[in-house]
Amino acid sequence: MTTVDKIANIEREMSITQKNKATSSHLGLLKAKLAKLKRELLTPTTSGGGAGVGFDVARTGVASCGFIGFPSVGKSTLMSRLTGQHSEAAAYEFTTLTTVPGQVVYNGAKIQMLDLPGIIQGAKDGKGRGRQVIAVAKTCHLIFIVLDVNKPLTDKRVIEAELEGFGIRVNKSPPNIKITKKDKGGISVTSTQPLTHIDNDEVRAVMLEYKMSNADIAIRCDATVDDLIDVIEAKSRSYIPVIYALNKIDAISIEELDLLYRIPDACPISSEHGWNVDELMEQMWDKLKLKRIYTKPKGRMPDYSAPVVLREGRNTVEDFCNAIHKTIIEDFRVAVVYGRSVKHQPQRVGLSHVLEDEDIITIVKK
Ligand SMILES: Nc1nc2c(ncn2[C@@H]2O[C@H](COP(=O)(O)OP(=O)(O)OP(=O)(O)O)[C@@H](O)[C@H]2O)c(=O)[nH]1
Ligand SMILES: [K+]
Ligand SMILES: [Mg+2]
Repeated sequence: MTTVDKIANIEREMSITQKNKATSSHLGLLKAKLAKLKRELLTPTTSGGGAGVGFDVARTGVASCGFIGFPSVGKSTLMSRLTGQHSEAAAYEFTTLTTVPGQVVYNGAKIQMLDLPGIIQGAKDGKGRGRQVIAVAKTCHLIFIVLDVNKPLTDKRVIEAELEGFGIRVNKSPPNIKITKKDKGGISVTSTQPLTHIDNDEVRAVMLEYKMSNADIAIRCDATVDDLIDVIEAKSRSYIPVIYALNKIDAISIEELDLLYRIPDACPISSEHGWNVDELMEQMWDKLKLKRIYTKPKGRMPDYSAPVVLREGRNTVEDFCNAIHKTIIEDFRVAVVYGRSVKHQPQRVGLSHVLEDEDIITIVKK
């Protein structure tokens, strides 16, 4: 039996198993088995070239954004509009056959844009070039899911399911569950709030499927079985912000447009006419949570023209120093910071201090 067959069998069994108290731990076990098989399917083999062979490109800039969507929704038209980098666009499907990189400079930050080939339903299971395409998207800091507003919005669900099946978690943060392995003592579960989706038996069933029979599990959210599996499978999960670019609004009525504005994380645009692409870029900026850090040479005005841009989670004073030059750390004595990250203006801080957007910094050397 192939992995795909095994997955189909488990999905069939799950679909005919009623969810109730008696079956819940069995369902938990099935979900864990399913997650393991899916990981197996998606792990690149040397021969299969799963992870973007021939599709990945050199990464430039502070962040990369990928365009994902069905064929001919206007990904390449959007890419060319935003970056000025021409990516072939045409009325036939699968015009784009490989990754086409471009660049946008926004608020002083260089952001790489990756135009990708169209995907089709079943891409995560290896249909078309979908797996390679989604593998590239999985390494991006933001994904634009491009949708054609003339097509049914069920397409949105289909694409989300494709990404989810590949371990991408859309507009989500990692579940607040901490698993600490032990040598003995069995499974102990503690939670800071009532758990309405799982019980201890389900947690045990999942843990045993992963051969973890001794562990402390601290749950600090109303977790589901899927959340628990995501934490166990953390290495193969990517939590990526997504913006739905609802393209071709030039082809619909004002009334239809009003409805589109109710969709969360969406931005109605027309790539062809350049309508509302400013809004799209603003939303991108908000979701990327980049930090512009201005350097102030001692006794002079800050240089506002060329910020050092850092990504969230990599925005300490040490990250700032390393972004300028590897050797700065060696001579570092203290940093003097003005801005949102400090209480006193200015404040002297060390290497581990976390900087915020638009902070101003002076590095004092030894
Ligand atoms: N009306 C309208 N048509 C558009 C818009 N954007 C793109 N198109 C048209 O849609 C068709 C497909 O555009 P592409 O940019 O090639 O689409 P794609 O998603 O890159 O397609 P593939 O690379 O084949 O997956 C072309 O005929 C474009 O002219 C838009 O905003 N409005
Ligand atoms: K096309
Ligand atoms: Mg294209």
